[in-house]
Amino acid sequence: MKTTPSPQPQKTTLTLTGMPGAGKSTLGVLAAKILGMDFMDTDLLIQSHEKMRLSEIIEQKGLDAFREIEARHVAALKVSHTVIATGGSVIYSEKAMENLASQGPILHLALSLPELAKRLGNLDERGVVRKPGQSLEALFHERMPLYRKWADAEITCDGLSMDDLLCRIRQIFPPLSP
Ligand SMILES: Nc1ncnc2c1ncn2[C@@H]1O[C@H](COP(=O)(O)OP(=O)(O)OP(=O)(O)O)[C@@H](O)[C@H]1O
Ligand SMILES: O=C(O)C1=C[C@@H](O)[C@@H](O)[C@H](O)C1
Ligand SMILES: [Mg+2]
Repeated sequence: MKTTPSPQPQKTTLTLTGMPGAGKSTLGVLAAKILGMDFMDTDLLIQSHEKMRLSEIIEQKGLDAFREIEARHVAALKVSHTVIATGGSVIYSEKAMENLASQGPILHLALSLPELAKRLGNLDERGVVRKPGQSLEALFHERMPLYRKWADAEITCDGLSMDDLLCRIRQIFPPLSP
């Protein structure tokens, strides 16, 4: 029997989740800068590993294949001292989310449905993972409980500037600050 507890892996990442257009990539890189952390965008990681643009993966292989590829890459991701901007659809993969949660807190960037509709414009032009014909409203209601299930904290981003959001992040996650 062990006499000393095995060291727990340190939780040093901050993962941003949320609907497409919520601001994960834009805010993530700025948050990394003010927190003195590295930055990773899992959409870019997938593109780099697959040597294809996300839009090409979706067009050529389909949305289900994209979901599997995303789940595989994010489930295997191991980083430290990094702000991770995820793709909105990663929330469908339990394994990917477990992996992210094991490395640090998860912050859900929430946005109201009307604000999302304004930001996103035409969904067909944006490679969003959704069932054929599924409306933004239906997708929002499908995903919201999943984002909330995995989130350690949530910020509603409506009406908040990047500076406002960075202030909120510093308040919520002070131990991550350098
Ligand atoms: N707080 C904000 N106020 C106003 N516009 C914002 C804000 N945050 C992001 N945006 C704008 O919304 C758009 C989408 O942002 P971004 O690409 O960062 O979203 P995302 O969550 O990474 O989306 P995706 O899941 O598609 O990668 C960009 O044009 C960005 O400039
Ligand atoms: O929320 C989504 O369905 C997506 C968001 C993007 O970041 C990409 O990951 C992809 O276009 C799917
Ligand atoms: Mg993004």
